[in-house]
Amino acid sequence: MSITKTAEWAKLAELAKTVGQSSIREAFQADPSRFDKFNMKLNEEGNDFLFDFSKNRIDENVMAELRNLAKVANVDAMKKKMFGGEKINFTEDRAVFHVALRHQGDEMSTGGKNVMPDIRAVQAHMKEFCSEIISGSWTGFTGKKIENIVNIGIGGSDLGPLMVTEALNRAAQLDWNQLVSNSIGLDCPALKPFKNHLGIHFISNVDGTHVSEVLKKLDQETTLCIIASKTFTTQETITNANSAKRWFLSKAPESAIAKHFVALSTNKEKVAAFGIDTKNMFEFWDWVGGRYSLWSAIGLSIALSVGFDNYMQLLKGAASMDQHFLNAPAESNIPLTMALLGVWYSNFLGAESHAMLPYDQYLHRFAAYFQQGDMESNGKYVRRNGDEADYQTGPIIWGEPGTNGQHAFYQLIHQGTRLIPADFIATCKSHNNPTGDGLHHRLLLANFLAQTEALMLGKSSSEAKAELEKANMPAEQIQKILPHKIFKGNRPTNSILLSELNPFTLGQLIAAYEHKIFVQGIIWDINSYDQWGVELGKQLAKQIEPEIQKGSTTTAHDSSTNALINFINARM
Ligand SMILES: O=P(O)(O)OC[C@H]1O[C@@H](O)[C@@H](O)[C@@H](O)[C@@H]1O
Repeated sequence: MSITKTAEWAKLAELAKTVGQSSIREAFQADPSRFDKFNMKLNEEGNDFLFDFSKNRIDENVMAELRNLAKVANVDAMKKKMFGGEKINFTEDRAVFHVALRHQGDEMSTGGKNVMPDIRAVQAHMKEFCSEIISGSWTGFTGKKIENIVNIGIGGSDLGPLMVTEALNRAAQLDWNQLVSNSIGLDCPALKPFKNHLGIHFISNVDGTHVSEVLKKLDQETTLCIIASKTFTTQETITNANSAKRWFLSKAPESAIAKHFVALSTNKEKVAAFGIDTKNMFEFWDWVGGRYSLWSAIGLSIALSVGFDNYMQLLKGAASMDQHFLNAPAESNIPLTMALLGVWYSNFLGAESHAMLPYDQYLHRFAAYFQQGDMESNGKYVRRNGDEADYQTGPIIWGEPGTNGQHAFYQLIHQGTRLIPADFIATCKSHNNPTGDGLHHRLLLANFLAQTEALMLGKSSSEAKAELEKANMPAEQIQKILPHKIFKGNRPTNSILLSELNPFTLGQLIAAYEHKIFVQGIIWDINSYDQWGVELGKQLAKQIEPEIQKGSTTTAHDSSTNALINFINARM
C-alpha cells in the first residue's frame, strides 16, 4: 500500500492546512516554552550537539503524527535490518553496512560473518601506512620524504575525503596576537590543530584541466597518488589515474610505482591489472556504498591529512550518533526528527528543495557533499515494489556557507515565492581569532542567529511603515515602496549548534544526516542505496566518445546531438 493511503498521511494532510499555514511567530508568542518543547541535545565525550527545530511550522500534534507515520512505514524494523547487516539494498543484493566501519565494539555481522576483524585489519594497515608517510620513514624513489598526497577518485571516492579534509584543515594557526600589537586577549580559546604538514590534493573531473592543474605544482619524487575507486572501473578515475601514472613515469622508473601509488578499492584484480602492488591496496567491501564510504579505506587521505588518531575520532563521533539513532526514543531522536521535518515540508507543504547553510568556512564543501549523499540516495521515483511513487521523494539539496550566501541567494529565501526549509549549522567556538577579541566569530554568530530570526519573524506592513516614517520618508514615497519592504516571514529553519568543530563532532554531524536520508528513504518506500540513475548517461558517453573526431560527421543521433557533435568536430 502506498504511504499516501494511510490514515497517518491523511491526518498530516489535514494538519498541513491548519498548523502548516499557521504563524511560527505567533506560536512563540503564545508559548514561552516553545524552545523547550522542540529542541534536542546530546553531550558526548565533552562535546555538545544542539538541534533546535522550534522555528518550524509545527506543533506537538504534527510531530506526533509524523512519528506515527514513521511507525507505519516501519522505520524501526528497517533500522534494525540495516544495523543487523541484512541486504536492504535489494536491487544490488547488498547489505548497507557502513555503520560497521565506525562500530566501536568487536562484532557486527552480515551474511553470517563478523566483519569487524577484516575492518580492524584494514584500519591497522592504514594506521601503519599513515605513520610511515607522516613521519617520513616511507621514502620515495629518490629517498625523499613524501610531501604531497593526491587523491584520484570521483563521487563517493572524492567528495567525502574532500569535504572532511577541508573541514579539519585547521593547521598551526597564524598567531594573530603577534600581529595585533594592542591585542586585548583571546576571547575564542585556541583549539587544537588537526592538520599536519602534508599537502592534500584532489583530482576528480575527467576534464584534463583538473589533473594538469594539480600535478603541475607537484614533484614526482615527493608525491603519493591514492587511486580511490570502489569498482576500479570508473572511467574518470581510471583515465585520471593513467594520466597521473604517465606523469610519474616521465621522471621515475616503472619499479618506483610501488612507492608512489596506492589503491583504495573492492576490486583486487583491477588494482593489480593497473600495476599497483596489492600489498599497497586498502580493501573495503561491497556493503559500503560509495557515498557512505569515507568511513572505509576511502578515508585514507583524511587519515593522512589529520593523522590516524583524529580519523578514528571522526569514526567515534559517527558511532555515537549511530547509537543515538538506534536507541533514542522517537521523541528525542535527532536524525529521525530531521527526516520527519523534511517529509513534512516536501510532502505536505510543497517544498521542493532543502538548503544546508553552515556558518563555518571549514564546512564550505558540506552542502556539496550531501548533494550526492541525499540526491543520489533519494532521487528516485520507483518504489521498492516497482510501482511509481505518487508523491515527492528526495528534495533538491543546495547551499553555501554563511555569511557568503546571505549576499547571494538569501533574497530568494526571504522574499521569493518558494518555500525553502533550511538547516543553519554553527559552532560556539571558533578556531580562528584574527582580532584577538573574538570579533569575527561574534559577527558570524550574530548573522547566523539574525537570519533564522528574520526568516521566522519577517517584517509586517505596519513595522515596515513605521520604519520608513521614522526615516522621514514622504507619505507618497512610502506608499510606493512599502510592499517591497514587507517580509512575510514564517520561513522554517532548523539550527544545529556544535560546541566546536572537531573530528568527533564532525563525525556526529555527518552520521546524523546519513540517518536522516535513511529514514526518508524508508518513508518514501524507495531503495536509497542503489544509483541506477547515473548509468544511462555513462552508457551513452561510451557510445559517443569514438564519434568525437576532428573533421568527422555523424548522423547517428537526434538532430540536436548530431549537430552538436558535428559543430565540435569541425572546430577541434
Ligand atoms: O568508487 P567508484 O567505483 O569509482 O565510483 C564512484 C562513483 O561513481 C558514480 O557513478 C556513482 O555510482 C557514485 O555513487 C560513486 O561514488
